[in-house]
Amino acid sequence: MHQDNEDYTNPPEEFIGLSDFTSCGSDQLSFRAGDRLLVHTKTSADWWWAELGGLCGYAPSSYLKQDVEDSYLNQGVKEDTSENTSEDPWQDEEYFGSYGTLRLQLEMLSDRARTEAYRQVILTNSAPLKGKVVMDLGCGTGVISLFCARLAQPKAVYAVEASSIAEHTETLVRQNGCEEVVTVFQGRAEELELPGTVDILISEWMGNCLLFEFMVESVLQARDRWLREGGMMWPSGASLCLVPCQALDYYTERMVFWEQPYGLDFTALQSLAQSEFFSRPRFSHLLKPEDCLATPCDVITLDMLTLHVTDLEKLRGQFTFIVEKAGTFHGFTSWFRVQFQSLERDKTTLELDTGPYSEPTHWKQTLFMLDGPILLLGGETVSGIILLHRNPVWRRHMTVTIQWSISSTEETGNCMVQSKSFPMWR
Ligand SMILES: N=C(N)NC/C=C/[C@H]1O[C@@H](n2cnc3c(N)ncnc32)[C@H](O)[C@@H]1O
Repeated sequence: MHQDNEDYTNPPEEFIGLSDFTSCGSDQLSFRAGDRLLVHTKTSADWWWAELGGLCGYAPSSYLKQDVEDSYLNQGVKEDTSENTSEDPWQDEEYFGSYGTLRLQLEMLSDRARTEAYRQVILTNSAPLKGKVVMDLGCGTGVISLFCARLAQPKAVYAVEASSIAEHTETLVRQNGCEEVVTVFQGRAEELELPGTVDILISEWMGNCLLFEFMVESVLQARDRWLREGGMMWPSGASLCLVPCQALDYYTERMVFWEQPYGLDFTALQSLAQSEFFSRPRFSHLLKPEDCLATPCDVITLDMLTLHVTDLEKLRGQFTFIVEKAGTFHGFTSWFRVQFQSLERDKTTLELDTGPYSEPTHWKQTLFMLDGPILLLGGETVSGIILLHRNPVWRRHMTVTIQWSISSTEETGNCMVQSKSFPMWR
């Protein structure tokens, strides 16, 4: 295929495929991760007319990244960014600064479902915990370490915390009579020297959409360095869950509002509203069970014993939802579940579920709004993939891309594939 009215005013730009894309329509261009495509025309925000190996077609812009090397060459400028990165790609000053405040520690401690789940893990494993060495990574006020020392008899607990809250954690350990067992180590887990290996690495590392903040990388680094062979990771597993949903309240207050505020027509602001309110995920969204349009499914599952840091760069999941009732498809909502395998064989695995059918947690859920609502009659199939692409520069950030198509029994034609990318946050 070749587009005759090729726009030659601007030379084509070279982009690199971030991940595989399979054409879902005759006018789309398939490519693989790493392919170098020539983008001739950015026909829309989401779809660009591109060429690869003599073939032309539409490629989803969210799957493409500018070849930084190439763009520098174009400008004839070759900066050595190693010296010029003024900002820390981990933003640790701001990150650990925020956790040094009581506000965040209070929010996490006040989250009863979260804190009680970890307490139950210690309580039900108190017998096998006897004589063990535990590392509590990112201990904050040390609540989990204190649970270990008070509800079981471990040999030692290494409570590791990088933020300034650690100065107070020592006092809390003493005031609760646990100084014989619990030792506080202030600093980043990656930089600390511990007395030796540990039998259990426990951590409450989960961020919004499971991975945001990417503290999970610190947990994996600590596992590889300090967890003994055959040791236990708590959580031992994690699942990212997704469901197509209604979000009428949010849609009404952020989009419908502009139709007639005080009898005036402000619809000219609706495109701005869409980019401002719907182009990024909405954290702390509380999804009502009745707004789920299908049975939720696990789209990504992590085994914390075998997961590698390199796996975190790109995570991909598939989904197929059968729409169970008529409703308005406003977006997708995600949340996570984490599992705590028992230290004793064949004992039950405990789970913390942050979904809409469980007690709300401080994470609540994360809402990904479509550009516009879609009416569903019920019986349709919503299928597609979800991609979590870690930001190659800002290491605590990622972009979530959801690609979906809706097919119904009536419609026989090939279904249009939609794709939307949500930066979280850079
Ligand atoms: N789970 C939620 N909600 N947020 C994540 C929880 C983060 C807590 O773990 C600490 N933390 C995070 N990364 C490290 C690290 N590499 N070394 C030592 N301490 C760390 C932070 O200062 C917070 O107190």
